Amino acid sequence: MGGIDLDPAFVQSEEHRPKSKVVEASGIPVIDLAEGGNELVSKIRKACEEWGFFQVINHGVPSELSQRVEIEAKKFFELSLEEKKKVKRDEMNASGYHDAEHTKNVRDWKEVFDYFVQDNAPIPSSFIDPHDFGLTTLTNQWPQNPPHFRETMEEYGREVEKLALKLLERISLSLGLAGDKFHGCFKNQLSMLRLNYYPPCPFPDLALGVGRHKDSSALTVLAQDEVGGLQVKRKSDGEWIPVKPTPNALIINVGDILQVWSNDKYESVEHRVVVNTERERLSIPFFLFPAHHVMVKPVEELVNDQNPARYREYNYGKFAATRNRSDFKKRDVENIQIHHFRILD
Ligand SMILES: O=C(O)CCC(=O)C(=O)O
Ligand SMILES: [Fe+2]
Repeated sequence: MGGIDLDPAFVQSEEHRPKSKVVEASGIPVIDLAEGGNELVSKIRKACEEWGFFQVINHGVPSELSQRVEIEAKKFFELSLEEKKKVKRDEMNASGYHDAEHTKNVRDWKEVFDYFVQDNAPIPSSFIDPHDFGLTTLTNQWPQNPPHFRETMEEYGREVEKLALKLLERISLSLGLAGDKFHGCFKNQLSMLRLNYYPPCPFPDLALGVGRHKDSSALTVLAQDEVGGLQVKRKSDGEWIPVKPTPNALIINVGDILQVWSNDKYESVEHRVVVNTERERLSIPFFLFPAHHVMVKPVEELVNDQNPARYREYNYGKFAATRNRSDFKKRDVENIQIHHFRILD
């Protein structure tokens, strides 16, 4: 990457380039999970409605573990490109290393390593034919180096999964649903962790670390280091608001699946990552995804004559497989999105 000129694949169209003047705003709530009870559920409801984003503290993921994850991740990205490409992701295996991620068909200024929390979970073998229900299993690709990389990432995955399910329970309660409403969707879950590595960028006003997007997850649990760069599109006025790095906090955001389940009561909010000329940055999202067979649709308890279902159901496995393919290349068509399943009034 880099050089004197920026490869046009990275250049954002004018309207999507970051402004040099950043809006200084507070307001993205920080929620203490130690609080528990109804009070906590109300705070989560308010945060989901107003922002679709919040930070949590006292979340139970040991900070000592997060530090080890950061160290191992940095060691991995410091390896030579040749070494990293030994675990290269491709159109068939969505796990591993990738250095040419595209968001909305513009290349992101970053490298990633993806792995699934549940190794060997079943996934559809066919990406295209809706009538082909053949299955295959996904297998994580692990590098030989650094030596403790795999065990550290697996341990972190287990811890964050626990937190994500606990949060989903609170979120279900906040929607007036049973706490265990969605539990059945996560046996053989396709949840995924991503290590995002953003090298310093000589053109931070033209390129983005990740272009504006919404997460296709039910919810996302994101760890970021102290550098900063994540921006959230504020629902009230569409301004891009930075999410201030907060020591030992994790960032939670509502994803597309929760938007559909809640029939738009909670919305998946657009976010993006700006880069800088000086400092590398690391972030680690955990995307909570259901099992491949789950049909995603508005839950019955939240639908009635006055408030009819706003989405047709879709099969999560097929959706994921289609999405994975289009992350690779610049394509003329838009990536598959939940709005393709929206029922128009
Ligand atoms: O790096 C970040 O802070 C966020 C990354 C992100 O939004 C994503 O990977 O979906
Ligand atoms: Fe994201």
